[in-house]
Amino acid sequence: MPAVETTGLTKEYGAVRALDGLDLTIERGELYGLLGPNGSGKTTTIEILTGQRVPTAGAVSVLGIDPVENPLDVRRSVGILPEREDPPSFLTPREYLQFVGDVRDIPDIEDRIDEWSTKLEFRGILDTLSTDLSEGERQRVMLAQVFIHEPELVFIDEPLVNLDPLMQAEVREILTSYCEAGNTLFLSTHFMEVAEELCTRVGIIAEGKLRTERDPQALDDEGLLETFATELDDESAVEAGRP
Ligand SMILES: Nc1ncnc2c1ncn2[C@@H]1O[C@H](COP(=O)(O)OP(=O)(O)OP(=O)(O)O)[C@@H](O)[C@H]1O
Repeated sequence: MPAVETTGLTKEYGAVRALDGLDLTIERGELYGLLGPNGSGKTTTIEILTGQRVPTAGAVSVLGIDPVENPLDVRRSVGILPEREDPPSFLTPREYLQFVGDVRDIPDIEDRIDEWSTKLEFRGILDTLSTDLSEGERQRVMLAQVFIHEPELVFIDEPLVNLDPLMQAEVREILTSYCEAGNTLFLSTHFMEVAEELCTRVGIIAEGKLRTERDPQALDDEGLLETFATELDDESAVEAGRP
């Protein structure tokens, strides 16, 4: 059974067709990157896969669960880091992660807070109010909440945004070894080099349709940016792909 499977997935917001018959299959152990220009349907896809939005048409399966029928079961089984999400400003990282531990029923949450704050290097600010943290520190806390219950499937929108180069390297390593252990990662990103260097497979989405899929390691000299531009048949796509 694949980790994620969608067939003819369609989502309309009034007159806007955000997804237009998306067919996607992601096998377990893949580090899959969904790449596309602004408004192409990446966030809508993640929201449907994680039971936060109901599609207009089509079928969805996540770890064998239908997120439309059983959104809570899906949300309990996966880790999610949506775009632009911060820990609550009025809690410290420790309090926030304890809260996540409660919601996720994690018995050894204190040990895991220790483990993840060490891995992501934020032990020193565990007891600082989140409102006083930098963007990058907040991103590290949010990454910790994704993995702290050891889910077998994770969805992350822009995993490396706001992180300094050393922390980016650290997070790349965490994401890669997470998938090498047999887990599955679904990333959404605008950044070509993230997709190219990190992902085992990249899907290019435009206007709610999957245009092509590539193994970034098997690309010829053309590279992903050119593939992206060719698929979108639009020079502006080259600009859109630059960080
Ligand atoms: N709640 C909503 N109501 C109406 N239209 C929406 C809503 N959410 C998204 N859309 C529209 O659906 C389309 C796809 O949006 P979506 O956010 O899924 O794209 P995206 O690829 O994640 O974009 P970005 O890269 O800019 O984050 C866009 O045209 C957007 O304006």
